[in-house]
Amino acid sequence: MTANEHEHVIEVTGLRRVYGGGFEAVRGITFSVGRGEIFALLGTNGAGKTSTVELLEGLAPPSGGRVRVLGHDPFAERAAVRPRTGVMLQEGGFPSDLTVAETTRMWAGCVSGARPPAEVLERVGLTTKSRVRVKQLSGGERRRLDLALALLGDPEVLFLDEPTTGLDAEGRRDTWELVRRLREAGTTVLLTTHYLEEAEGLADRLAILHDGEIAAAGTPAEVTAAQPSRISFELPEGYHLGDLPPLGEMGVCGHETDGRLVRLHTRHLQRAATRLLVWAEGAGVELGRLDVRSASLEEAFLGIAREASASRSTAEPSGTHKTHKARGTRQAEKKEYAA
Ligand SMILES: Nc1ncnc2c1ncn2[C@@H]1O[C@H](COP(=O)(O)OP(=O)(O)OP(=O)(O)O)[C@@H](O)[C@H]1O
Repeated sequence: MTANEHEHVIEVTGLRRVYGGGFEAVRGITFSVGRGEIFALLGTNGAGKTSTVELLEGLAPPSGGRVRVLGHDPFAERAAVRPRTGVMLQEGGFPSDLTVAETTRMWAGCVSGARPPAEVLERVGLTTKSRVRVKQLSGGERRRLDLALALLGDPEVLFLDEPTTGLDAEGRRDTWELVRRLREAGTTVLLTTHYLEEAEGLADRLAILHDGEIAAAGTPAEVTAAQPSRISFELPEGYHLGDLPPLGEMGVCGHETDGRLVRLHTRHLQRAATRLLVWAEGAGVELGRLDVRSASLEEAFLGIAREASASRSTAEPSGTHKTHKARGTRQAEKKEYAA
């Protein structure tokens, strides 16, 4: 490993964000992103992803804790950080009467050392749309234009807030391919996403936010490995759950039944599957619809969100739950900081 690979391009320590009315959207989170890594922030709606990314982008100062991007405070030292970062916001908001080429040229005029506009349009697959007005683009094409503008400054660090929302399957795959190529070229990418398969396939590491806190973090494999695997099958005619080997001895930590269908949850997949199959062989029965699988990131995500909600509701007295404030408030705030 080179020294660069150890370098933390993004460092977040005990980060907090409290909005005007006193609502704490980010509650002391800590993580770091190494150079050339793709890091995904996942979370349910309102978990605090955008609130966090905006602090990394320097759009607002943290209410507590510390953020460093490329070794600088992105809010207080904006001039040092901004030229080296690319930002793709959730809503680009460019003048809709300009064409794609005009928009890209206009934006390039604001970026020092900008790549040629035609080159970035080519990279995101928008060359054929150069003369089309922004207002005539599809939702997915607008997201690609957002991405093109974020790439104009050839950034060392790229922030992508839900980069593939609104893209069809092909557009999403193209964007993933582009993000992978950027990583190969050494770009550090922090993205938020609602698509778990996007995080699973793309991210080197990820963090799952829930109610402003990190509920789980690690590589996609580490996060899923912490969740139980699943074995499901149909009980043969004439057999009952009690006829199986004792579930505890099989390493089963939970089970559900739906008619004859049985679903076992286990953290010892090999042991549980072996005991079950040896039992079936010995009993001379066939297990219909047998399905043995490790947890997917989606199952891990749902499990983590459920656990976090349960522990939060027992820890908090009623009445302390957040009130959701309209996104419009924050969009206005975003514009104010961006200005
Ligand atoms: N300006 C604001 N004032 C008060 N509360 C706000 C403001 N902006 C956001 N919030 C609240 O902070 C919480 C986190 O919002 P945030 O947009 O960061 O979540 P998110 O994880 O990005 O959600 P989504 O997946 O829906 O985009 C939400 O409860 C939201 O209502």
